[in-house]
Amino acid sequence: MKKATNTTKLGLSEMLKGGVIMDVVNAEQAKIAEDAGACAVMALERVPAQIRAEGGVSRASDPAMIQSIQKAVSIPVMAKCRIGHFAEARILEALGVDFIDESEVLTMADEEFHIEKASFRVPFVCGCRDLGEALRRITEGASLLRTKGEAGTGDVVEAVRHLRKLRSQIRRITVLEHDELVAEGKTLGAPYELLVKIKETGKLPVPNFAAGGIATPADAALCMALGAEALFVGSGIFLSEDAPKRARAIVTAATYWQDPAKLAEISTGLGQPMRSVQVATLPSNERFAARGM
Ligand SMILES: O=C(CO)[C@H](O)[C@H](O)COP(=O)(O)O
Repeated sequence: MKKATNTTKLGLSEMLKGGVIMDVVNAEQAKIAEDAGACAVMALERVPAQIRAEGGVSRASDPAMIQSIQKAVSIPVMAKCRIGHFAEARILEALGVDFIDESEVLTMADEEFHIEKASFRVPFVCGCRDLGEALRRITEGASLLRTKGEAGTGDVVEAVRHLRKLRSQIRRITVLEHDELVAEGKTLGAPYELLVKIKETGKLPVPNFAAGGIATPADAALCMALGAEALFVGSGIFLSEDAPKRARAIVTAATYWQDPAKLAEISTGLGQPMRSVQVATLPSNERFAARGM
C-alpha cells in the first residue's frame, strides 16, 4: 500500500474531528493532555500567550523536547514551524512528527511564500482567516485548516469572526453560477477547480478546526456551533489555574457542545481562566493572525 498520499494525509485529519488538540511545552503537560482526552498534542517551546508576552523570535522547538513528548504519549504529536521555513519543516518531518503546523504564532521566516507542502510525506495544518487564505493553503498542499483566531489572548472574538466569515463565504460559493466562479477565483486568489468542488459539496475539501483565544468550555461549544470540526487550544488550558480540570472540561465541551446542561455542569468550579487580553486593544503589529496571506 502507498503511504503518505493525499488520501492518507486527509485520513489523519478526519480522525481528529470532534477532538481537542492541546499545545504543550513539555512531556508532563503532554501527559496531562492525553489523560484529559486530547486527540493530539502540539509541541512548542512556549504557549502563544507566553510568546506574546516575551516577544523576540519564536522558532520551531528543540528536537530533544519534541522527542521527549513523542516518548511520553501515544496520541499523535504535532509540531510547529515558521511560515515559509521549509528547512525547519524538513527537520520536523525527520523527527517523525505526525503533523506540521506552519504557524503564524511563530515569527515569520518568509513574508512572501508559504512552504510548498505537497512534496512532504507528513501532513500539514495551516491557519486561515477567510476562504481565499484557506484555498491558497490547500493549493500548496495543506491537509487540514484551522481558523486563526487571535492566539494567546484568551479572547474568542477573532475565532468567531473567522469561522463566521468562512461559513458565509462558502455558502455564497454554492449559489454562484460557473462563470461567476471564475471571477470569484480571481478575487480570492484561488483555483477555479477548488471553487467548483465547494459549490458541489457545500464544504471545504479538507476539515476545518478552530484555534486562537479559546479559554472556556463555552468558547469551545461556541466554535463547534459555528462549524469548527475540532479545536486547537493552547494558552487557555496551561495558563489557567487548574489545567487538568480545564483540559478535561474543554474536551467534554467539544463533544457535548449542543447540551447546555452538560456545559453548565463542566463549567462549574474550574478556577481562574488564563489572564486575558482584549483583542480590540492590540495594535495591528501585535496581531499574529495578520501574519501570512
Ligand atoms: O497556533 C495554534 C494552532 O496550531 C495554537 O495551538 C492555537 O492557536 C492556540 O491558541 P491559544 O493559545 O489562544 O489557545
